[in-house]
Amino acid sequence: MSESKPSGFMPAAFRNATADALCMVTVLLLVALAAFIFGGAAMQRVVTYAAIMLTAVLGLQIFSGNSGIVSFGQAAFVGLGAYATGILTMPTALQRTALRDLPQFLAGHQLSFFAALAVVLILAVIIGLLTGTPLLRLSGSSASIATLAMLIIVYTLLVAGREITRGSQPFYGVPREVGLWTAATVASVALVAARLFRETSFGLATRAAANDERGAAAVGVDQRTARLAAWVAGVVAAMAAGAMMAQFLGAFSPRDFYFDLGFTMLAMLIVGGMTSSLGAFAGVIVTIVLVEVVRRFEGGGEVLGLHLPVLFGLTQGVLAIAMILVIWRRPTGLFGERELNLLRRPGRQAVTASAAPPQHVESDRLTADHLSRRYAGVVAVDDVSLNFQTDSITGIIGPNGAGKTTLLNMLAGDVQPSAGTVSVGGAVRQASAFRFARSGVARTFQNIRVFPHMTVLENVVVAARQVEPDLGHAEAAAMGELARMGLEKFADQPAARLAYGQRRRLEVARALALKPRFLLLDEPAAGMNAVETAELVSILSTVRAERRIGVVLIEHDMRLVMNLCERIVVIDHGRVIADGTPGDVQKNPAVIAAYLGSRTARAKTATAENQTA
Ligand SMILES: Nc1ncnc2c1ncn2[C@@H]1O[C@H](COP(=O)(O)OP(=O)(O)OP(=O)(O)O)[C@@H](O)[C@H]1O
Repeated sequence: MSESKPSGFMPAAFRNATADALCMVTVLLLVALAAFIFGGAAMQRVVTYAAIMLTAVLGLQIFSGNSGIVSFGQAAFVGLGAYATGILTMPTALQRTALRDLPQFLAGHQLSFFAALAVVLILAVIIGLLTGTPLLRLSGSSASIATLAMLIIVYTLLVAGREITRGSQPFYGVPREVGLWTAATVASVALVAARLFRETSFGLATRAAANDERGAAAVGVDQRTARLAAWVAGVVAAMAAGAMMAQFLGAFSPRDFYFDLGFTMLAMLIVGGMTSSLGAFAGVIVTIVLVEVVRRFEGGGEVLGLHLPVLFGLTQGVLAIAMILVIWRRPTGLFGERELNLLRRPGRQAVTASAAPPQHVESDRLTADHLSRRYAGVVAVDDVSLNFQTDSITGIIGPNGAGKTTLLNMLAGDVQPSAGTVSVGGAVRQASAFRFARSGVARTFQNIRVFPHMTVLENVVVAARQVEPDLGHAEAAAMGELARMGLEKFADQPAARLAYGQRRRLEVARALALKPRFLLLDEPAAGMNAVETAELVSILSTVRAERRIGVVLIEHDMRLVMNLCERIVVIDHGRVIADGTPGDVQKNPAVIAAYLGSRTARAKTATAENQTA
């Protein structure tokens, strides 16, 4: 079989993303043009402000939308960008009076806006790396709370650093060079960046980890690095927005970059839809229009003959209500998880799977050496030593709770052994699921761990990119794996829509896309009907023959095990009680006793339960 070459000068995913981004940029520029031609100064200021906020919100989307970690701290980076730009662009004469105590190394420079922006962007990368490295050791809500702490820390520093920031006094005298077209241009760049980021290997990896951390690690995703890239990109966008905000406002204080701004940004993103750049784009437009309408009533006045009192904070209140309504009616935001996907074609042409030799030639042996694993008094695996070769299929069987999954988890680097070691290709490896995957050990899970909110194709591309850095080739290889599993017609559907048996096959396709030397399958036929199981057996036999990989599978379906495996390892109470051909194992008295024993125990329990009932 031959691998089809990707067509076009750009991978399909990037072509689609670029078309989406250009469409949104066109809308933004048309709005700016309309404000420029037909709008007065006030309207142009509203659109300029909207473009600045869009840049900041897209930064938030790049991190939070892809990683699933809500960041409350993004406003802090807008503030840092604003203050840095303020200092760098303030006229030197004014600096001498407004910032009398400015440290020598910062004093006396007056840069143009774009020169200052370049400095701010470099600074943003450094700040992003310094803050993201410790922060992303945490995940989920702990990471979110840490971003909140970051907001408070930056606010406190801005207030405390009086020599540089004038403390809580207004920071004034910043030239107002940022207008409609500068803001629209920077926001356009941010739109393209946010839309394309989703499709980069970092974007795919971050989304995969947000969908399922263990599943992502099993396909070689180093989630910390991927999340760090998303974080840094988010900080860069936030600080760029801050740079524009400084020159848009001309004067500001730390309070302008605190909870209110953080809340407004989050509300904009949540209203539109967190997980897509389209959501961020639409969220900013919808909320800015809403806020502009509501603002007219904040100062009180007459509406349809009714006298309205002055209502301070009305805009924030309405924004909060809008956010609650959206979360209630459409938890994924007005635009849900959808991008525009202008060039995504349903029913893509299937391509044949690659028969290319596996990448990890060195890892021709997978060895468990005196492996044990204890869980608070339970010995799940007890001193197991096994050797698996490539070009073989081994079945691991045993009664429920015998320790099979725990053993497989250790062989996949997913569980740290209490004692003993696992080596791949003769080299002992520390438990690390993503490193094991990258060294040629792929796996599936007993409880399926596909990425439900990514498309079927993306599920497999995440894995394919670990061995094929070129996205176009990775897409072609992924389509090949899907075609092998009969899933190519679902390529552009979210994996959540697949039926149970199809999801199991998707997990196998995803594992195979890693071009592994070893494929570890935990009950691959569970929940499949007889026809599906027969198909799976045939696929696994073919794959093993074509790629000469070592398959190790746990299975309760004895017919499948006896048909497919040439070696069977039997585990009971965490120990290997038999290891041989299917014929030998079936006759082994210890195996018969273990299985009969567990059946007798089950029968006794059932009888006891019936009697009690
Ligand atoms: N994370 C865990 N924490 C505590 N105990 C665990 C954990 N994982 C497994 N165990 C225990 O270790 C023993 C072996 O479990 P394991 O899941 O490996 O067995 P198994 O042979 O795969 O079972 P089954 O065929 O039912 O899937 C069981 O007693 C189980 O309760």
